[in-house]
Amino acid sequence: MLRWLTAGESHGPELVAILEGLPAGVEVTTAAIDEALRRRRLGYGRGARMKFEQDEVTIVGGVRHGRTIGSPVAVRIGNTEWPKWEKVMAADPVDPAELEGLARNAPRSRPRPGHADLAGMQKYGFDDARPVLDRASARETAARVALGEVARRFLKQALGVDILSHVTSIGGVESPAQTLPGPGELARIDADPVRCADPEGSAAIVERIDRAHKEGDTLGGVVEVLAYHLPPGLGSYTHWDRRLDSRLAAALMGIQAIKGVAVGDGFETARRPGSQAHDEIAYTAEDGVRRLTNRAGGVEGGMTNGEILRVSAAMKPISTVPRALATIDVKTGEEAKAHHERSDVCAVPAAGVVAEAMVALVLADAAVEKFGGDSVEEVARNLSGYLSSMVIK
Ligand SMILES: Cc1cc2nc3c(=O)[nH]c(=O)nc-3n(C[C@H](O)[C@H](O)[C@H](O)COP(=O)(O)O)c2cc1C
Ligand SMILES: C=C(O[C@@H]1CC(C(=O)O)=C[C@@H](OP(=O)(O)O)[C@H]1O)C(=O)O
Repeated sequence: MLRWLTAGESHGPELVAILEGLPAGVEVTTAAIDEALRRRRLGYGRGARMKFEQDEVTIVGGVRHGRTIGSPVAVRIGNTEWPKWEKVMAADPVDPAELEGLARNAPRSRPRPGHADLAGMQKYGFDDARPVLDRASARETAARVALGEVARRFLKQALGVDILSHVTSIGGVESPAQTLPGPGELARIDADPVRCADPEGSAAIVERIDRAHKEGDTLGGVVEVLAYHLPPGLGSYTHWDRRLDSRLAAALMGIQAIKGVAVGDGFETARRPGSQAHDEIAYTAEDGVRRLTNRAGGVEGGMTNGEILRVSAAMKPISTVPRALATIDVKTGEEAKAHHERSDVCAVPAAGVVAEAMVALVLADAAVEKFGGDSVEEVARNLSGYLSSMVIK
């Protein structure tokens, strides 16, 4: 079993992340995690903070000379903005005189509709949204992407799995992509300003983001994650919480602002008759057992079926809307406009990179569960034994 945890606030000194249960021998370096975090900062429509803040990665446990050693992998990601927030977010008490007149410390009393502000203040008994929004913020996804990169490397080295994501729509403008991108196309997708698989559609999406920006509005959209070269049999039908689709949905829903998850054709499948909803099975001596289509997205009965895994996640529009939405001031109960200083107009391309990380973590967990093993070599050996002893293949 793999376990992962993150801690840290958006304007705190750093984020910390721990991944426990990973076999030894996974090749991973600080530079590799840096590169994963660079990808998370990509995408047209992100706000000012992405430009001036850096991610400072330190691996503090579980890796020696570029390889995991079987102990928990621990990563710290420094927030370079910390000096500006040191007093506001200090762990230890601060002399009230030092906080007096500090604009950054002004209580956030006008909760933003759609963000965690109001329900978080009610739940934890705060009269200021600061402690809520600072942890609810998607800054935390940097920690998950760091761990996801370690999981992705394990999957590639032990099982030969490739994972990528692409944006399929933003603000209702669809990417025209008709065919799935191939496993080697990640760099090409990353080079697109909105991370679309078909660059033909990007200009219209960029235009849509520009219009939202001009109108003081924000946008959401949909991303699709694909995982190639998975063996059949990860996950299980035997219990609800062993089902791979259930685990993937929970992990993707756990990303800030994700409001829908589809496996394969998802909701579209519900509109079709059974004759056009499923993937007929065929056999050839060359390819062995195959599905003629992949509407199910590579999962049947809560298990991978050997086809490409295909899951999508729908992100709602950013809730810090510049054209501020109506709210109340919790100090007075009076009508007010919600807080807005800066925010992303659209973070869908970045959400795709986060979604890849979550899929990688879930698949790595399922692979460790299925194949066991304390080193990458042992997992690979167990996989190879499983594949060669399969009766139907
Ligand atoms: C990559 C990424 C970037 C985000 N950037 C912002 C942002 O700049 N402003 C904002 O209000 N929400 C942003 N969000 C969404 C909020 O974090 C999210 O809406 C909030 O935590 C409330 O959670 P919920 O939407 O899941 O209910 C972002 C989400 C992601 C995944
Ligand atoms: C910092 C990141 O994303 C942040 C996520 C976020 C939110 O409310 O989720 C709000 C913004 O932060 P701020 O309000 O400080 O400008 C984003 O910049 C990041 O992704 O690294």
